Amino acid sequence: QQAMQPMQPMKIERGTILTQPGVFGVFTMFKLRPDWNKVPAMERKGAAEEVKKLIEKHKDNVLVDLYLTRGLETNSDFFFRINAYDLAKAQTFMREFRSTTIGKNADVFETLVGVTKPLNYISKDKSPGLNAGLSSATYSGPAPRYVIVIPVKKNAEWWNMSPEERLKEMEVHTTPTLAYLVNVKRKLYHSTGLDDTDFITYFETDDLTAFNNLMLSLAQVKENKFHVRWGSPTTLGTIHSPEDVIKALAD
Ligand code: HEM
Ligand SMILES: [Ca+2]
Repeated sequence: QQAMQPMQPMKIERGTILTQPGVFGVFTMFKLRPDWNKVPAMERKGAAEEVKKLIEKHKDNVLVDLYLTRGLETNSDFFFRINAYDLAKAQTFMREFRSTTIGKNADVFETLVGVTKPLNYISKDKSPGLNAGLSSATYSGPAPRYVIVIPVKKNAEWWNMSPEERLKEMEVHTTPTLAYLVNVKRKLYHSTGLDDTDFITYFETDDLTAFNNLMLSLAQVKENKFHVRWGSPTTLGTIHSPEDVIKALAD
């Protein structure tokens, strides 16, 4: 099956790029070096403006999201999600970020690369009932304050099952999860061959208890027996503007 690669439009629009197939996602988790605190306060204070300018410079090439993990994670303080029609443009942005004041004082802890695709299983043709359920439920909670990223890899036994068998298991996956669409926003990136994982799952929520229950419901389905990676790392952070993330880290 071939996913259409959308043409890069003149301008990147958040609402568009985040719903299209054929869009690359790069997740990069960073840990600040202890030396960051020794950078003169003036320079640290200027870091937010510097990153803001860099995002502005690349705004026709990449959609940049920045999240704060300091205080919630051990191995990272912040992470980027870059969405791009052209993976090389995401690389250029991340490369230039490494030469900013804060970028020079941070180490990469993890990088995950994936691409969005049309639905493989719960499509209108293959699973009309659940597909209708997917498109009818909408997020109705408060603006999500939390982000969660979970890489997932499945074993050879899964990939060797027939498409019909996999469809059946993905229907079992979808049935208990539909109820959570009201308080969890989800996005899926496919990574097989692009990274050492098969999927990058991305969620936004304001209800972490609901998310915990959602994960527990997925722990209980047969699909879970095929997981060889389900997290490691699970990354939990908070959602802010890029400027506010850098400002929080500059204090
Ligand atoms: C709001 C709750 C959720 C809903 C409604 C949901 C629904 C779905 C649907 C419909 C698919 C199939 C996509 C397709 O047809 O290609 C899917 C795939 C997937 N979901 Fe979920 N999901 C939810 C939460 C989760 C959570 C919490 C995880 C945990 C990490 C997860 C992991 C995955 C993975 C890895 C796939 C791809 C599986 C594969 O293609 O083999 N989902 N999900
Ligand atoms: Ca990687």
